Amino acid sequence: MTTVAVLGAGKIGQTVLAGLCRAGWSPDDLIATVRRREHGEAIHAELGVRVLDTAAAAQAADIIAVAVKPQDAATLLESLSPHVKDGQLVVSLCAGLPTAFFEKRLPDSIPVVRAMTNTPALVAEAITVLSAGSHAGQRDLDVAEELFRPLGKTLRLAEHHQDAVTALSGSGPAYFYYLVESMTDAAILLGLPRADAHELIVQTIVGAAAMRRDTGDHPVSLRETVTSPAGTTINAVRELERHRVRSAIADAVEAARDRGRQIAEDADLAVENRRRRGGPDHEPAVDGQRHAGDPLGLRCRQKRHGGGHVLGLTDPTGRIQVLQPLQLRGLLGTVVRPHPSADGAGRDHVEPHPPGLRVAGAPGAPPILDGQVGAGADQPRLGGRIRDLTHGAHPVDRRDRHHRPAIRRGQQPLQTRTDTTHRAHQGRINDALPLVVVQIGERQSAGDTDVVDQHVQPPERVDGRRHRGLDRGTVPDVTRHRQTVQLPGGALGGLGVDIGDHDPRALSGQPFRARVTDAVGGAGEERDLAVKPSHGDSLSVVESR
Ligand SMILES: NC(=O)C1=CN([C@@H]2O[C@H](COP(=O)(O)OP(=O)(O)OC[C@H]3O[C@@H](n4cnc5c(N)ncnc54)[C@H](OP(=O)(O)O)[C@@H]3O)[C@@H](O)[C@H]2O)C=CC1
Ligand SMILES: O=C(O)[C@@H]1CCC=N1
Repeated sequence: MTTVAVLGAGKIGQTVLAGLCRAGWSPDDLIATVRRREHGEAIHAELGVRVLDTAAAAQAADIIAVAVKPQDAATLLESLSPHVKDGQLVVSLCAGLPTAFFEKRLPDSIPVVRAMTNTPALVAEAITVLSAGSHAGQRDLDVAEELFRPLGKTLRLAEHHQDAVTALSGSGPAYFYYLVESMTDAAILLGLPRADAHELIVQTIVGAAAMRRDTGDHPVSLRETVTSPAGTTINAVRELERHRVRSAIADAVEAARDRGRQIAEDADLAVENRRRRGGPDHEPAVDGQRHAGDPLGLRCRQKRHGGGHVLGLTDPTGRIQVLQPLQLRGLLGTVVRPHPSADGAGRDHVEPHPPGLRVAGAPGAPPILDGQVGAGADQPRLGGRIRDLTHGAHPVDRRDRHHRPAIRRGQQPLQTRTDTTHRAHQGRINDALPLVVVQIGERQSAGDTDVVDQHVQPPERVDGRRHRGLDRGTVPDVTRHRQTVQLPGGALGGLGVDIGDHDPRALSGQPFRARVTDAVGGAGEERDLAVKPSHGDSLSVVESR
């Protein structure tokens, strides 16, 4: 019999173990590892599986499933690697981390399969998507499939789909629970007893899912069957459209997908930071606030456009390293990007274009940083000297639009347009003017169909009161941007990177985009999702001298 060790038996690891036990696996063939002793005792008491340390678990197992948080994976692999031997299979359940991350840290030729499962594994209703790493073959996928099949369905997909899969089915159960919660609240509002409401909702969701699965009918057709002319359902649907629920779902799933990508970048960066520090193998806790007396505090702000521009010396993950005692309160950044035309011809194609970056001081003053980078490079680098950072506020916002000549893609002309957004922020510096090298990366993101003309939202004037208000408001993306940075001499500094949405409508809960949802094209597997690829920018200060 195959022996499986789940390294990091937390929520999903324990769910997998419990699901296997329920499916008839003997607890003798299952091993768990955890960090905390009492957690291990609880798992043993509940499931009867062995709880061992990493080395013993690795030695005893045929399949080693890694289910720690992505940020703990490098540390775990360090202690795991010496004990992995030929003939074993490593299965990663970690969101975001590519198989290459594991391969790099394991002995050569150890096969790695990336698996994204979900919590319904507990009741044999999971969907697990499997992707082979570069040393894994069909046989390894077969072995992994055997492990997950008792937990529900399995599917094999190329690894580049895994972040999307994670956003859809890995995180997916949470979306449906959110819907159940919301419908329960609605039922309470209508005066139904909670227990009855719960039964109605759960059975409706199960019934609807079974209809979709068993009839194979398109969701639009299934919905139309429920939607009587001048009836009740159409009134509800109209409200859902009015509140742009379809668009909110697209944004939510996209945000989850993006987070998966960031996790991989963050994991690599964390390892690199540890290596450079030569310090302990875990990140020290940071309170997220600027430490008293810390010479470094950095607040950059990012405006999220629909596939538009990111401003400020930060990237969407907040990965920032400034090796000078530098204090900024944001900068004026101008990022120039080509966008494919709205005619659909450039759907998945963006011509390489030399991006430019300009970090300006006060209006009319010489630029702080100015440069162009060469075309075609993956991670073009741009260097420039910060020449001037004037004190005080420079509230200037404007947007320019330039139509660029058509670019040929095969025989097909591609009209590209470049949006240039200017956003003024306060700049303040309390030490020598550093040379900052900025790295510009690109990432694909999705914007609403036909919203090219809205990519650049009318910018808001930078005004301290509003920003303080936004900081307190329910703006997403704020809390995850808390990091440590390395200061010269190996010291660690607290860095509070506060990324918020500058759009004043966020405060009043108004939707970000002005366009109504396209109700005609219902999303479904036979149709294209009502989004199109466009460019996002990724901007990070990576070095300074
Ligand atoms: N939750 C979900 O629905 C899904 C999660 N995933 C992925 O699974 C992974 C775990 O997520 P989740 O279960 O939610 O997180 P949890 O925090 O619940 O589980 C992680 C577990 O790893 C343990 N751990 C950390 N480091 C070590 C180590 N060095 N040795 C042994 N055990 C260790 C922790 O132990 P302790 O508690 O003792 O600190 C904890 O129990 C993530 O990578 C996530 O992306 C994938 C699909 C779905
Ligand atoms: O939220 C997460 O990161 C994990 C991955 C998929 C589901 N839960």
